[in-house]
Amino acid sequence: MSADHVSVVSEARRIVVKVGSSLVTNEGKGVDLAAVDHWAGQIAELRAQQREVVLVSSGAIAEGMARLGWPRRPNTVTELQAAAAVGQMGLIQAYEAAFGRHGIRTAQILLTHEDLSDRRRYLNARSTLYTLLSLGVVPIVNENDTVVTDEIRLGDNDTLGALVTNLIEANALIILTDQPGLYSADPRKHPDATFISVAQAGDPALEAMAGGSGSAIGTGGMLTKVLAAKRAANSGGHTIIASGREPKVLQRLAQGEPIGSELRASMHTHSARKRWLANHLRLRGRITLDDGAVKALTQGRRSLLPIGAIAVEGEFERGDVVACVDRSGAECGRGLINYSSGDTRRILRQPSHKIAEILGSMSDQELMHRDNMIVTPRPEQSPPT
Ligand SMILES: Nc1ncnc2c1ncn2[C@@H]1O[C@H](COP(=O)(O)OP(=O)(O)O)[C@@H](O)[C@H]1O
Ligand SMILES: N[C@@H](CCC(=O)OP(=O)(O)O)C(=O)O
Repeated sequence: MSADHVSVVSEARRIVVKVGSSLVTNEGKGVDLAAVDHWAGQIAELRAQQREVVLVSSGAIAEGMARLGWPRRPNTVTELQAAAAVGQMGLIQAYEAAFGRHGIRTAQILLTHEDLSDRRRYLNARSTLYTLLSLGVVPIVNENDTVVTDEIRLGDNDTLGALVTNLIEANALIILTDQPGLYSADPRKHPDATFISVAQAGDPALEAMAGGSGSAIGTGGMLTKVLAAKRAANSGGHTIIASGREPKVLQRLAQGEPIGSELRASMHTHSARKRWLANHLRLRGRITLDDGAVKALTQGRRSLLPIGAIAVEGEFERGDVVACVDRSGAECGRGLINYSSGDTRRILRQPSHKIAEILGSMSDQELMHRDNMIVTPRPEQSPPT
């Protein structure tokens, strides 16, 4: 590991992992059970580190083609949809069996572009995903290929991975593919292309490097991955494009090892949101913190956990801006609250692992995540006399 570069994944609490068709189906020869097993093992380890993982998996069409004995990708939409319907069964069976061996439940989530553009369905999908994550389930997401029409289909799962990253505000999107990462040009055609290890997501130069569609099995190529990184960055998510064949790639990334190409989200989203928080004139409520929590927030720049909260004033909903005050009533921070005032009252002074038991489900371990809050400048403390 180079001393000056630690993978952004080491800090990521919520991660979307996308595996492409060319990987999942072993160059189109049906689901690669050994590979699926390998990822399930790695994701189980990430879960054991209290990281939440959503898996976006391609492969339904390729697995369907293998099951139906079709050597080439069909051209008509109805044949593609039929192949996806057949293949999705195999895909989900493989994941359920593989995760089951690690004692982890999986859930199938099939989404369309329409689901994510309609506000109500979007919010529903988000709540379902949060609930599944709080239950320790690994959601396996794919596009609902059998119902989408040509005009509205996303077509590639890189875009879907980025939309899911935005939806659940994941900190990182890890796109696993059949190449070690992004090169200055398609390495299949340009063996002398240079490797890009770190770049800024959204840099237009990356789009020029990525060129068109990739392998015969996959659909997107690198361009959709580069565009996915740009989209993921809108909600502050960093993207890593890496080889799914790299041993223990997910754990090593989580340990900070820089593998693959890292396309970083700029801090703009972050500071824009923080600016917005600072400019908020009407706060919906306030939470009184004990001394330890005040210190953790103001000096340690930590998230606010329910255990450090001792009182609640006002009526608010999840997502409202709420003030954090010390015992004297002085504001020490403010941010987006993860629980309604009613739920917050029920989990005051409680350790986070009790949230699910008390409320019936847990969307977040924190009352307020440090990424969603600002610390209020406080007057300098005068030295003891
Ligand atoms: N600049 C580039 N760097 C790396 N790979 C590239 C680049 N441009 C195009 N590609 C192609 O993109 C392919 C990966 O895309 P794709 O086949 O769609 O994979 P997946 O199924 O994992 O989404 C690579 O095999 C490679 O041939
Ligand atoms: N929904 C499709 C995935 C589309 C696809 O091939 O995506 P990608 O792996 O990004 O090239 C399937 O399951 O076959």
